[in-house]
Amino acid sequence: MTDTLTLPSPAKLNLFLHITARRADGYHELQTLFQFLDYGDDLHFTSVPGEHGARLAHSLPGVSDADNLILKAAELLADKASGPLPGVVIDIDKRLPMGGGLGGGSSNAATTLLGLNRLWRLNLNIDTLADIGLALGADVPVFVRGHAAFAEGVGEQLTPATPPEDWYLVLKPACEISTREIFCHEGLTRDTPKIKIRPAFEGDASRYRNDCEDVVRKLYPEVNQSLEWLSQFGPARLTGTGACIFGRFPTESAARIIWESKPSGITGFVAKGVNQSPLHQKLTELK
Ligand SMILES: C[C@@](CO)(OP(=O)(O)O)[C@H](O)COP(=O)(O)OP(=O)(O)OC[C@H]1O[C@@H](n2ccc(N)nc2=O)[C@H](O)[C@@H]1O
Ligand SMILES: Nc1ncnc2c1ncn2[C@@H]1O[C@H](COP(=O)(O)OP(=O)(O)O)[C@@H](O)[C@H]1O
Repeated sequence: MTDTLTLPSPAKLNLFLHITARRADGYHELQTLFQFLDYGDDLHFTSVPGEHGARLAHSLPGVSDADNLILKAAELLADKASGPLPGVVIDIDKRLPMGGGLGGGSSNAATTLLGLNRLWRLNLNIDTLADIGLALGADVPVFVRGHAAFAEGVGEQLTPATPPEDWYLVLKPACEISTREIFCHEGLTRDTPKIKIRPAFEGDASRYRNDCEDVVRKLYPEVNQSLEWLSQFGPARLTGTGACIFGRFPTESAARIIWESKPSGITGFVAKGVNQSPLHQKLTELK
């Protein structure tokens, strides 16, 4: 009999995103508030007797296996082990749009680190896994740690936060946005004054902004139109560098009513904001 472990790989939202400085190496200092959604991809880890190490069940469209963050995470983890590792094939149910600002690739990497750490019985602690994750991307550590967080630096300095667990309508305008293009743009706001963080951020994040939004709206009319449409019903924001946008609602039914009336040609979903990652909820249940 083959063993399969299925683990969630949730989306994140940047409830706000301030750019406070540009570093000498070109990277930007951020202040952002991450919250997870109870919606995302699923990763299936199936043991393969007679094989060693991890492989993918299938490739993702437009991503070479060598660039796939799932395999990159598996390779970095394998470097920490001594001796041959049991064979595992990793299959993915991809629901999150790629390059949408929902952190799907980073979340896949984190789910792989936690999933293989368990299957390979490596017993690496969360700090070590978060360090490995940071080498793969600035958004990976928050998914490894699994608690909503206020982030500083390039996103790796995390302070746990407890924003309200509201419902969100997330829309994906029909365009692809490169993170690099937005951070390189000369019109980007890069000098937002730092705000004081509190250990438990319970304030209303919609008082704050996403500094990437003005540039993205100018470059991508699809995002501009979607934000104008969603703003009729309450505060609407870009997540990360886009292209996804979100509106906040007190109940699922309030979000679904607006979802039903969305303009044609836009995809998206309704999901609940959660302060504990669904990945960590599942791992706790399995213990
Ligand atoms: C903006 C955020 C906010 O959560 O999310 P996404 O929109 O990607 O989800 C992240 O900080 C994205 O981090 P990450 O996804 O690791 O970015 P990368 O692919 O490494 O960065 C692509 C390029 O963006 C620029 N970049 C990225 C992050 C940063 N803090 N400053 C930068 O200047 C750099 O030019 C880099 O080469
Ligand atoms: N497993 C993966 N899932 C999604 N994207 C991946 C994956 N591995 C590598 N990538 C690359 O990472 C890029 C960013 O993807 P993603 O994390 O989903 O978006 P974002 O950083 O905008 O939130 C994709 O465009 C893709 O080229």
